[in-house]
Amino acid sequence: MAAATPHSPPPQLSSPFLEYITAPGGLDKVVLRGRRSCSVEIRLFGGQVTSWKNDHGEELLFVSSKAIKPPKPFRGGIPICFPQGNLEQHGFARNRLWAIDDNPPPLPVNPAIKAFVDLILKPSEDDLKMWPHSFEFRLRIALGAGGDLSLTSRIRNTNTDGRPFSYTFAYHTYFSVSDISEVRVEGLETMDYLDNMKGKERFTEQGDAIVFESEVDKVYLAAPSKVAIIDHDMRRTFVVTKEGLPDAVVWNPWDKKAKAMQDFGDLEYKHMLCVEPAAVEKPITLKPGEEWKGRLGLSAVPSSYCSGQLDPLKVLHG
Ligand SMILES: O=P(O)(O)OC[C@H]1O[C@@H](O)[C@H](O)[C@@H](O)[C@@H]1O
Repeated sequence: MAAATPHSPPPQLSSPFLEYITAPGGLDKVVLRGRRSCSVEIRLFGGQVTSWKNDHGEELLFVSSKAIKPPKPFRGGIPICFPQGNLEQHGFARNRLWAIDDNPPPLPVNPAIKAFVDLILKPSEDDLKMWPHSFEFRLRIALGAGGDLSLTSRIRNTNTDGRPFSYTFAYHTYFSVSDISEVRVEGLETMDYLDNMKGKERFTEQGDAIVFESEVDKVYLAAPSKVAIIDHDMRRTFVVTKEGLPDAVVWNPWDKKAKAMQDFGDLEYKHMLCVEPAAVEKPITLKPGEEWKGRLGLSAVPSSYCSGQLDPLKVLHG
């Protein structure tokens, strides 16, 4: 079956692990269901994960109470930032309608993963006027048996005029945290970063772990493949893994910027943190026919977490 277009009727997703929910105004969504109350919700608008719940049904991602409906990008969850460059902030993929990809090219899967969905985005005529490159962007979103979430992006250059293209990319992940002042990020200490608040000047991080006392907007360069977000009050640690994405953006707008953002509550900065696996410093270049792959893995584990121990299996099993 060919990939559904945005105007085709809802696809019949025949699996007890998947549900397709139709809603007006570009708000159709797919729900992935795992064991007990684990679930993931994905909006076709933006190809955006808007909810990820653990087996107690607790929400793990932040979504603003002031998030605006399409065609505006949606504040929270996991917006996909592509293709960035001299375009609208964070690129246009996050405010386009994606389609279900009924026939994705094979992707190695863990047989234990039953709940997944494949989405696809291709540029429209208008997109091509703005960014004159033909591409196929395939996104697989999977909910693992233990409640972990993974997003795999495959971007292919389908230009027929022989031209390469370059882009930057980010999984703009909004984590829900109890209180930003009590949160620590481990794995980025001693890393070099570009400070977006200081004209992208380069610095080296000092100290044992990253804590938050004011606005932060940094791009950590050549960041490790595993980063932990430790939420003391929730007794929860998020473990973020990344492949094919050298950098990691860390962002919290803090109070002043929060007030200036129309789609964000004045005090919501206290309950969110963005840690965004990304390719920012060096754009990715694809020749026609070439494909790039970038993967994000998320797990939420109880904070019997020991400092410096970034292996989630060790965290879970001692
Ligand atoms: O408001 P937007 O476009 O979603 O961006 C939010 C933030 O996203 C972060 O990734 C950027 O580093 C910040 O500079 C930016 O302010």
